[in-house]
Amino acid sequence: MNKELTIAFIGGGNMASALAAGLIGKRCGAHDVHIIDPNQPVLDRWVKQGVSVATGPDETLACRRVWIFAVKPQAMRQVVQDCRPFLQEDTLVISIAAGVSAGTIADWLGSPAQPFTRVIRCMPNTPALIAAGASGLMALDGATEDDKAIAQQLLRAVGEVVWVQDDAGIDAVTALSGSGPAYVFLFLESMIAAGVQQGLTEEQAKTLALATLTGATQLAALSHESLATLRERVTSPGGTTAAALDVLQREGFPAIVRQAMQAARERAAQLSEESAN
Ligand SMILES: NC(=O)C1=CN([C@@H]2O[C@H](COP(=O)(O)OP(=O)(O)OC[C@H]3O[C@@H](n4cnc5c(N)ncnc54)[C@H](OP(=O)(O)O)[C@@H]3O)[C@@H](O)[C@H]2O)C=CC1
Ligand SMILES: O=C(O)[C@@H]1CCC=N1
Repeated sequence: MNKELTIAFIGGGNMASALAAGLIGKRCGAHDVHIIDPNQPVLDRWVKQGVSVATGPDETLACRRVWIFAVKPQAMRQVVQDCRPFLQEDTLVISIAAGVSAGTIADWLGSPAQPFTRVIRCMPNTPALIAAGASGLMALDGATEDDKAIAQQLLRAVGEVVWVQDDAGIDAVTALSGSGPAYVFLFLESMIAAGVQQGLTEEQAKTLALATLTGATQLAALSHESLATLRERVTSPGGTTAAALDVLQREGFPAIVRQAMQAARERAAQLSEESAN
């Protein structure tokens, strides 16, 4: 356990829970974690885990090495400015808010003339709850190698980590893996509904759909062959899979996925503008 890894989550909702579940007992103790959230019922749930809580920023923040902002993008400006009086020179600021650029946060923490650049922007996803997450990370210039190692360690505790160059990279990560679990859940819901329509029970269809997704992704991860080759292995010439893939291609499945991810990315850009105003 890393004694220096004291963490404050500002915003104690879904994502803070997902990240803390991977950290507490593995990368830090419960007493190293502090949660700030205005909702008493939310705090009551955290207290049961042995962490310290508060309804707003106070001196406790000043003693935390890492701040993780996990509030909705529209709330970020106010929340960052409320926390700013407790900022220390060696505070590492991590934000998981969709769309809000690292540079904007640096300006809010300092000023446009003198930004506080010890900032790492991160985009995790909800499977972090079961340590099967995927996160993109980017760092501003002020983040030290030690800061980057801490961020990597924190996010690695809950899944895979990929570093990207800039905010555009994080917005692309948001469109792929940040929002991605929802695409997968919709795909699964659609497969299960179609299976039920063809006569399977809901339970049978769900068992088969989940095992198919898990099996296919594990095969893809473990195999040395390309995804295209693995797909072709399922697809007997003139067979059932070919008939299904013909429909998916004809109805524009790849284009729909591309458009959906483009929409997510554009929304991230809008959130960036909304949060700056
Ligand atoms: N959900 C996801 O899959 C992912 C979300 N994100 C990002 O993570 C961030 C949080 O999302 P998520 O956890 O889902 O949201 P939640 O709404 O579950 O959690 C946010 C929490 O912050 C609280 N809050 C509001 N104002 C303050 C404040 N001033 N100080 C402290 N806490 C406050 C909210 O209270 P209240 O409800 O009263 O507003 C809520 O309890 C967002 O910016 C989102 O873009 C990133 C990756 C994936
Ligand atoms: O939907 C959202 O805006 C957030 C960011 C990525 C996943 N959930």
